[in-house]
Amino acid sequence: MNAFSTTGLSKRFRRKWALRDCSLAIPRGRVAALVGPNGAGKTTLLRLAVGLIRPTAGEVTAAGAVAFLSQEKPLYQGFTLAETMRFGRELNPSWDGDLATARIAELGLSPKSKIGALSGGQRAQVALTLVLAKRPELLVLDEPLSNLDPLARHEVMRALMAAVADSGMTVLLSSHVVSDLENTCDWLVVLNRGRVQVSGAVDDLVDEHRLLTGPAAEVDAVAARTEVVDRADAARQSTLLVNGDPGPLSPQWTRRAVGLEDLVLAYLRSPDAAALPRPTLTSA
Ligand SMILES: Nc1ncnc2c1ncn2[C@@H]1O[C@H](COP(=O)(O)OP(=O)(O)OP(=O)(O)O)[C@@H](O)[C@H]1O
Repeated sequence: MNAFSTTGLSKRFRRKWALRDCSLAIPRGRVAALVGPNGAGKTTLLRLAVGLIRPTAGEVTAAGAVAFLSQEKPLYQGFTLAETMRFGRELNPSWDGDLATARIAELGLSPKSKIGALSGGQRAQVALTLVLAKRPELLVLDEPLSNLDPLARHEVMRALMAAVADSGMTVLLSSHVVSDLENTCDWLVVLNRGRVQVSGAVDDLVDEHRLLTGPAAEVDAVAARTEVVDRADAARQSTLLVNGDPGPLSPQWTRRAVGLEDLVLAYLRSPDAAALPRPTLTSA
């Protein structure tokens, strides 16, 4: 069952297409990372996902209640934490006050603290508490880790993972810090120039791709046997990041498994390459 899907989703701002023909599906319970260079269309896709803007063409479907945390993390600096939580409760019929209270206590914050007196990391945690207490089935976050130090980023990701484990909700979050997404996100969507380049389960993508390094003299023959996503040629040695199995290689070649960061960088460097879900994944 998919928590979120788009079909042919496109958005044009005046004469510029911010998103083109985007079709993807994220199964329920996944923590999906949305990555792509500046201007790729990530914020546009997230705003379409939560209904803040309307598509120029195509459709978005989200199963159940959706909560959104925007890049700006809107919080009133002059409010205390208690006032912030009361405000959340009044605006949200499905507000889970126990969850909010427990999270604020866990963070070691006093309900009397003013938002303006909190650190960036603490404010991010408070903003996250506000959206988690809405008990959404789909939580959409636009760069929740930006402007946070490594420890605070780790803490935010840990809080998100704990919330997913407790509730079974689906998360879609954009980030530029791919290393923070390793070991936490289990679904990857790469957007580039307004188009979906990759959408799939991280485990499958990691299994399907590999890094091959070997003599430059043999690289064309190897490259011809599989789908090359990215290629780096030095005088004597070449490295290929491939999607698929090239079969047996001569002993001078080495094969290495790819990490999430290798994979993302390879696709970002090659905007025309694509690894899109097979029909079985889309209907999973
Ligand atoms: N309201 C708008 N009016 C006009 N153009 C827009 C608007 N919003 C986005 N765009 C354009 O659409 C394209 C995609 O922008 P978007 O903000 O979705 O990218 P992004 O991937 O989130 O970028 P970043 O990583 O820098 O946040 C950009 O070229 C941007 O200038």
